Amino acid sequence: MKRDIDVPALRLENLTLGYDRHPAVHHLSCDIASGALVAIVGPNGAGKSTLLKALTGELSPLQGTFRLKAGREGVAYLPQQNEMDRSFPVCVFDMVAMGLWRDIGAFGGLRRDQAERVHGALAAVGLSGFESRQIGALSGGQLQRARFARMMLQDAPLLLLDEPFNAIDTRTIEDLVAIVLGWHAEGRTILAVLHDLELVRRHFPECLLLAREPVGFGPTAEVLTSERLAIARRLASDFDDAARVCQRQPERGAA
Ligand SMILES: Nc1ncnc2c1ncn2[C@@H]1O[C@H](COP(=O)(O)OP(=O)(O)OP(=O)(O)O)[C@@H](O)[C@H]1O
Repeated sequence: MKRDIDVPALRLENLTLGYDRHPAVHHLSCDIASGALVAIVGPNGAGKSTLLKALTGELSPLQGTFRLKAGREGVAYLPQQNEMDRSFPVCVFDMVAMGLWRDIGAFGGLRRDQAERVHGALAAVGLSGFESRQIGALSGGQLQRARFARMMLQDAPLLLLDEPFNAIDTRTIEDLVAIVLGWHAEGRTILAVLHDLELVRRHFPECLLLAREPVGFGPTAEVLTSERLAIARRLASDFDDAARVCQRQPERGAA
């Protein structure tokens, strides 16, 4: 019998994603191993966020399929910060406690042990003492810490992070990178959309380079070459946004 560890956390099979039948990113095929730490990089508009949205179920594939080893329930997703409504009147404690919603349901109260887990997550991200602060009164870096604490409580095997270190200070980036590396050490599978290639080279062993189609996937040093980055820039700028779904069938692992 095949060992469970051999089953990829995520398998993309000729996946084409788009909006209103216009592909945004196409022909993605690759296996992401369980426990992998993968950066998704590429020019603006390359389809990086679109891929994460599809994996959360927000977007249905136009073509192809993907398989999640842990199912939809096993996915925790951190959208870009600008997609969050900060004016919603909720305090930091309650926002972070939402990470436990699968355990407590929509209207349940927190047990003492669950409240302790919330306090523990806040302490882990350096936000002890901020429990009753409204989220609208947090700095961008503090808000990102709170969002990481909420994700921590979700305790998911597959984590999808969309530009998690964008527009925050260096100290917060260092702390949040350490948390991501901790999740990786715990055996979770992590896909993070990132723009800072130096940070990717330093911390992310594997990389998926996208430019509306896969330009490279594998060890970061082999993917982030100047040649491949130039190809990615050219493909992204040549892409026709009005194109229909094409029928090209690339070879598996062509990335
Ligand atoms: N809701 C939407 N409706 C229509 N088109 C969309 C929508 N969201 C994204 N797109 C288009 O899909 C393409 C890929 O966008 P996506 O946001 O996935 O790129 P990205 O690689 O994440 O870019 P960035 O680095 O700028 O965030 C772009 O042409 C974008 O305009």
